[in-house]
Amino acid sequence: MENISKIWLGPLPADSPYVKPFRMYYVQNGVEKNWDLLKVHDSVAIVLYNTTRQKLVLVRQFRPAVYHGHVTSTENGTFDVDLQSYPPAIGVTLELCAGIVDKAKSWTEIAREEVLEECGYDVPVSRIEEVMVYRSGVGSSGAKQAMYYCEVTDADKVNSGGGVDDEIIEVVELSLDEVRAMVRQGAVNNSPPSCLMGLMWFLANKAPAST
Ligand SMILES: Nc1nc(=O)c2ncn([C@@H]3O[C@H](COP(=O)(O)OP(=O)(O)O[C@H]4O[C@H](CO)[C@@H](O)[C@H](O)[C@H]4O)[C@@H](O)[C@H]3O)c2[nH]1
Ligand SMILES: [Mg+2]
Repeated sequence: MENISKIWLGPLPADSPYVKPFRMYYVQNGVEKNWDLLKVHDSVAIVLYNTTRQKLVLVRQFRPAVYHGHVTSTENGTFDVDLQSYPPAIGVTLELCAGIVDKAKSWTEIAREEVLEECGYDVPVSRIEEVMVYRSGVGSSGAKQAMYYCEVTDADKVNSGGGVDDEIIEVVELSLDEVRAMVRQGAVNNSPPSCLMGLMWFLANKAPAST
C-alpha cells in the first residue's frame, strides 16, 4: 500500500477535473467581502455492515491530501519531502467506502458501484438506504455528501474489491469493539469526520445490542 518512493509538490493546473479554485465576492450588511473556495465533486459514502461476520467494512488507502496535511502542519506550506522524516504511512486513512458523483447516474446507483468496486459486494440498489445528507469542507468546498447504509452477507461477496483503474484500496473489516475504540473520547484518527460520524450513527442505531 504505502510503497511510495518519491513525493513532491507542484502548482495546480487550471484544467484539473477534480479541484477548481475560485474567489467568491459578496456584499453582507453593506460590506463587500470575499472568500476563497474550491469546487470539488459531490460524493457518496456507505456504512457497510457484514451481518455474516458481524464486521463493519471500511477501506484503507493512501490519501495525498492527508499526507500533505501532516507534513505542512509542521513545514509551513512548502517542502522537499524527506520520506524518512515523513513516512508515507502517515497519509494512509481508514474510511467508509465512498466515491465521487461524476457520472449521470442516480446517487444510489453510484453508491452501489462503489460498494462493488471498492469492497467486492454485489447488492441491488433496493438494499441501500439513505442515512443523511450533509456538507463537507464548509470553509473550503461545501461539497455535498450523501451517506447510505447497506447490510451485506458473505453470499454477496463476488470479488476482493480494491478499486478500479489505478486505485489501490485495501478492504478492512472491523469488529464492533474496534469501531467503539475509534470513536472513544480522546481517540486520534486519520479518518475523515464523515467516517467517524457514520460509525457513531451505526453504533447508535444499528449495532446488535449484545456484541
Ligand atoms: N480527488 C481526486 N483528485 C485527483 O487529483 C485525482 N486524480 C485521480 N483521481 C481519481 O478519482 C477517483 C476518486 O475516487 P472515488 O470516486 O472513490 O472518490 P474518493 O476519493 O473515495 O472520495 C470521496 O470520498 C471521500 C471520503 O468520504 C470524500 O472525502 C471525498 O470528498 C469523496 O469525493 C479515483 O479513481 C482517483 O484515482 C483523483 N481524485
Ligand atoms: Mg473511494
